[in-house]
Amino acid sequence: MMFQQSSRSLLDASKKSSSFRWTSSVGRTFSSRSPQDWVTTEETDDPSIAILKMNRAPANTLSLEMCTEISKAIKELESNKKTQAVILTSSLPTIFSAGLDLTELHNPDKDRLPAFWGAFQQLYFDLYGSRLATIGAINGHAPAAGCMLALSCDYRIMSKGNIGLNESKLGICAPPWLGQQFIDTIGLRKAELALNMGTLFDTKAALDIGLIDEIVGEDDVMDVAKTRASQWVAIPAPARVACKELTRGRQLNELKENRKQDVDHFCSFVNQEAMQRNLGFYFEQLAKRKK
Ligand SMILES: CCCCC/C=C\CCC/C=C/CC(=O)SCCNC(=O)CCNC(=O)[C@H](O)C(C)(C)COP(=O)(O)OP(=O)(O)OC[C@H]1O[C@@H](n2cnc3c(N)ncnc32)[C@H](O)[C@@H]1OP(=O)(O)O
Repeated sequence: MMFQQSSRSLLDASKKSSSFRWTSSVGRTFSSRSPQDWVTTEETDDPSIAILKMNRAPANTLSLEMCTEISKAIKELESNKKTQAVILTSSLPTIFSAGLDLTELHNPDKDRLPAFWGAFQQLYFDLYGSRLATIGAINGHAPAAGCMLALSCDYRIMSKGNIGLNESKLGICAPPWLGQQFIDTIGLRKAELALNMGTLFDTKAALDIGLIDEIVGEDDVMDVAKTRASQWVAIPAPARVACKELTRGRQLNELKENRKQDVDHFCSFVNQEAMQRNLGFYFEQLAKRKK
């Protein structure tokens, strides 16, 4: 790992509190399969390129366990010296990732909440700072923390869906480090407008503002992703890693140094009554939308 971070205590806490099936505060029951199945890795015909697939139906939301599983998969891939690139994608038909699992935020378990945020921070460290070349094969919606997964990749191709940081629509603001990732990618003014309005961009608009690098046809996603991965792998690894350190090292270190404050800030923010009201309202809208 290039930007290895220590998070033992938080991740240990996450294991203790892991629950794989639960009913949310609005009465919906979540994922039936065990977290071990939520993330799978596959080889490709090129031994230097692997695929990491998110399989947590219905929306690949990032719960504590989901964050931990993705982090674990990245670390396992990195531990194989032959592996130089990973393609991050979703096995769901229309959703890349719907972002943070809102059941973690709404009426949260007070002990679990800090561990959850610690696991999300760790996922950012592991993906954004990976020694691997990371290709985001975004094959569906990627709002909020789903967009963070995409932004953490080195190269982003997208076939369909919407992408962006829509947190303001939930009555919240993206955490500073995620906001910074967005600003660093598309520039301050565009980010300012999009963050305030909670804009979700379709593929064309996302390409226009530089949020993604390429639009690809639905049937071509994996082929294009492999081609791009090969191009990244062709660059000598020390150069790739040094470039990543140059462009991402400062942001990663900043959060590393402020990790505890960031967890405390998040927890006190989420526990506010007004915040809980907004989340409850948003959640109800989400459920009603379908009906
Ligand atoms: C001042 C400084 C402040 C610092 C603050 C610090 C911290 C606060 C930071 C908080 C950060 C938040 C980041 C986030 O990621 S918040 C999550 C944001 N995500 C969303 O808003 C996405 C919501 N989902 C959707 O819009 C849609 O689901 C969709 C992705 C467009 C897909 O639509 P569709 O294909 O129609 O699928 P459904 O809507 O039917 O969804 C299927 C299923 O999944 C449930 N679901 C979807 N998203 C979430 C989610 N994020 N969490 C939990 N559950 C989700 C949805 O309700 C459906 O469930 P049912 O089948 O049971 O109805």
